[in-house]
Amino acid sequence: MINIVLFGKPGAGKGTQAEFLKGKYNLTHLSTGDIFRYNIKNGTDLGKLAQTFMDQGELVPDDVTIKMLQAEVDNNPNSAGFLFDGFPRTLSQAEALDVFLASKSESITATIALEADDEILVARLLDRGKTSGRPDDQDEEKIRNRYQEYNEKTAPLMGYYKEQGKFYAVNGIGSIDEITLRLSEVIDNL
Ligand SMILES: Nc1ncnc2c1ncn2[C@@H]1O[C@H](COP(=O)(O)OP(=O)(O)O)[C@@H](O)[C@H]1O
Repeated sequence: MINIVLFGKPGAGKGTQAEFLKGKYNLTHLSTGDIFRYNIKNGTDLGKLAQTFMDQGELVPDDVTIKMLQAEVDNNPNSAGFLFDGFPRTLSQAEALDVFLASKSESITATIALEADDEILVARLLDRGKTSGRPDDQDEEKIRNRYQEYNEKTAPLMGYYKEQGKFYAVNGIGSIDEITLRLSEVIDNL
């Protein structure tokens, strides 16, 4: 089983690349952002709770996110591996994921970061906001808040995975195909 964490700032292209990688490596793609948006669209209790945080560009509380993610993994017992996209985003989420996977005699194989400059990413998100309908992509202040959340809470995860010898970074600027190729090179050499 291979379990990959796709890591990167908002707008870095995690979702786009996950679409290609999941087919290529037969992985189950779990995007916490997509799962939250699905719940919001369907008016579930989880969706109502998550929306209050997401709309402001804040992270949804760890206990809620961790429980949801674990349920998604449990719902895919025959998976050949997982591609985690947007999770973990805090140190407690990363620790909880390790403990949870260990309870299934599994572990994270690698964390791959898509790297790109902040100003390019903000422009990408504002552009996406014109068509995505995502409230968190339409307001520069909310976007900046997501970067602040990333810098404070998510960036420290790089050290966590580096210490475990599981951190890889690829240049996230280029065509979609070029970036898929860069990610594939890392995965093929794991
Ligand atoms: N692991 C997580 N922990 C807490 N909140 C999350 C997590 N994943 C997604 N969210 C919430 O969903 C929002 C959108 O996430 P996502 O679709 O991954 O977008 P992006 O990476 O472009 O910011 C986040 O800003 C946050 O509010």
